[in-house]
Amino acid sequence: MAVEETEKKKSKESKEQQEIELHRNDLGLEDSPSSPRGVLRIAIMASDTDNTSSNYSSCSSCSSEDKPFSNTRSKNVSSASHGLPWNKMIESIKKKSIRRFTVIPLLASYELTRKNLRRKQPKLSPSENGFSCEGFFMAKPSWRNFTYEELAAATDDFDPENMIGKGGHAEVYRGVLADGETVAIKKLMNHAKEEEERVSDFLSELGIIAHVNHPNAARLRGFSCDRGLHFVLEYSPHGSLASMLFGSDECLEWKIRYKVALGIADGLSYLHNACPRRMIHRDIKASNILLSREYEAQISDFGLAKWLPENWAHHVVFPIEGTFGYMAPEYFIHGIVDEKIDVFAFGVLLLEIITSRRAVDTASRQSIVAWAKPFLEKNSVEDIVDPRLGKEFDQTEMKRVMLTASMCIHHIATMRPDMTTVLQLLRGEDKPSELQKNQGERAVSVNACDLQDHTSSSYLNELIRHRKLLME
Ligand SMILES: Nc1ncnc2c1ncn2[C@@H]1O[C@H](COP(=O)(O)OP(=O)(O)OP(=O)(O)O)[C@@H](O)[C@H]1O
Repeated sequence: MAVEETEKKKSKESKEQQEIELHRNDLGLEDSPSSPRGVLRIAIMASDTDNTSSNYSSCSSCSSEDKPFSNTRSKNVSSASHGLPWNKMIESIKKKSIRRFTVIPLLASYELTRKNLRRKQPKLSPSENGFSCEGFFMAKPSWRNFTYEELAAATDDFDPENMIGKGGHAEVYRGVLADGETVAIKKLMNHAKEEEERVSDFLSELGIIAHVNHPNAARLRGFSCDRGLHFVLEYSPHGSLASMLFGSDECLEWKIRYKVALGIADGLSYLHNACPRRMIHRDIKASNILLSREYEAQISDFGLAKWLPENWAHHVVFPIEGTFGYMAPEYFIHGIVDEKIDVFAFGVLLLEIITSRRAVDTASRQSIVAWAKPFLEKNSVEDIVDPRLGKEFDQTEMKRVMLTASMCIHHIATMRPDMTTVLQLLRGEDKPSELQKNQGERAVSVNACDLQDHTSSSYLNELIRHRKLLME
């Protein structure tokens, strides 16, 4: 009996292992150059070649030898946690991170075998300026590995005076590097998560942010694993959109608000459609939108971002992480993740931009969506607009933003426009036939939340209504 049980357990474990292996491959989590971790490895190689002075353990993660996680020549690297070898660290976190990634392959025809997946992986051959990736060229990363001493020198030993932000997972410091560049140094906090999990999250976020290359997404300058985990990011002098909308007595002028809205839409459209891999941000909110010197919006904090395989309509995740008030119903009820959850969050963000009200009102606990819906239905600008703006806004732009918001916050995912359409709506370039075509191009998400039948004609009717309201 006991032997039988052990055999059963073994076979279950081996099945589970096979499943994990399959999902790992499907998701590109194999140690391929296009996976988040793969990117990290490439970047290490690349940054190593032009950054020999930083004495990073040469291609430590690619080597079969166990090499130290942090800078080996650093005097201060001594604790066990800092000395953990890359290989062991990465191997040990793989299984864990994959287990957390609950995936439901929805398409019966989705049969990506390991073999054809491998064929799809770009073959990388390092060259002087970058990597040729079968048909496209990846520029050599401009970012590098920093020592703790460099970060400490930049921030006056992480002086609290230099702290410019604090989120749930990190403290962010302003720092000036030796070459004079001002950067933001995001120091991940030690609390809450176990080390393996923190390292896993760090590597995923690093891999993702390293892929992203768009004027409306935060730019990585480098990272450091020396005495803690750090991201070094381009500094955004105006801080976050949240601080501009809710934390300042000054009223943010409409021109900037509109520019920011367009920038976020452009950045999201890039993440969903033009990024090397289809990416869902999962935590679009005002405090994750940073503002450059010219008030260019920069989408930041890729801590929850997920790759999504091209042929999958969506996947299901657990646990459900994100920010209350911005979460689409199908996500917080069922954990369903696809582009449309970012579209919903963007709709909430548009409402915040229009009103300067928070996604959830702290006193009344009312969501901005519930509050705004009746006004959006009436197309009533004066009821909804931030009263501090007075009449200082462009009526047409305001109506476009309102109507786009109302479409983005639709409770049925398939009725929300995609980000390409959103951009067209915001710019006033919408032509129903064009929009309908765009909508049909992407796989339609399955909506497990609502059993109503939503055809493309009801979507078209929404667009027609939209146009009519704009003409009013
Ligand atoms: N590059 C930057 N330039 C200027 N300020 C920044 C920068 N990055 C972050 N900040 C500030 O630090 C705050 C916290 O950063 P961030 O959201 O990345 O931390 P987090 O712990 O990941 O947050 P969350 O609680 O959403 O997980 C931001 O809201 C912003 O005010």
